[in-house]
Amino acid sequence: MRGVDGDPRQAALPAPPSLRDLSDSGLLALFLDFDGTLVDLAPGPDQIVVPPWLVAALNALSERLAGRLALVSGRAIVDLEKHLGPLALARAGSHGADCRLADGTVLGAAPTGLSAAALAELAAFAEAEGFVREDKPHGGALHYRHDPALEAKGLAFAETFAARHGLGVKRGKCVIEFVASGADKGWAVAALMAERPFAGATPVFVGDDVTDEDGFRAAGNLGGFGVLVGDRKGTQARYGLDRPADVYRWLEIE
Ligand SMILES: O=P(O)(O)OC[C@H]1O[C@H](O[C@H]2O[C@H](CO)[C@@H](O)[C@H](O)[C@H]2O)[C@H](O)[C@@H](O)[C@@H]1O
Repeated sequence: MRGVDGDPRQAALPAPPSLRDLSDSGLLALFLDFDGTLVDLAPGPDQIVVPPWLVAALNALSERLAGRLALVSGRAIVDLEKHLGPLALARAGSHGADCRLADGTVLGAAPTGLSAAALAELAAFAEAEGFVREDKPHGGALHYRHDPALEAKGLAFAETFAARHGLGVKRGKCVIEFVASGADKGWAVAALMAERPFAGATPVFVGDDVTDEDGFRAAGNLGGFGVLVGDRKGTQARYGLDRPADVYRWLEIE
């Protein structure tokens, strides 16, 4: 937990107010990142361990908030559902490019995938340079958790590759991702907040990664705030929690 004596991070962001206090002071809307926030990071995308009680707990929490809970992930929704089962929650996948209300209503334009030429070039680069490639329905990712020294080579490739194919680049933890230009988690927060049951509530975005900064900013612009999981310099989050286990405790779902 934060502030434990001897913890080098004790000067980090303070823990957020309790959910009870936040709910007592007005309507609360929760936007939750997935990897690194609701599940611990793992060596590869399919090696995460999802606690068996997590989905039921999130459904119960969403009910407690009258539906004002959304998952907002870099993963595609179909990938989230591979790990969580069919979702009856509001959700945004593919870094905000695919945004849906709990009943499945799509907000914004339907997300697009990478062109065949872009996919082929990405695959060839990954294979030649030793990246682990993640094919995604609305993008593609180069993972280098197994060899962090690959980062510089990946970034140099990303710059020209994204420009040639008109794509956006998302940085993450040991990953460089390519998505349609313009997609971000902040857009998804704003889109959901314009709809019932979110409209009029105070948004709180909880996330651990650099792409979650867009969510923190959007929550702040709409009168709420961000909660950073873990550490990062220069974050726009107002509060912090150390790890997913602390997120569970704060959400009172453990
Ligand atoms: O926005 P998120 O829900 O946090 O998703 C971001 C990316 O998460 C996944 O990659 C990250 O988690 C992996 C599993 O722990 C880890 O091996 C990898 O190093 C991390 O970058 C996922 O694979 C990506 O598609 C998501 O965009």
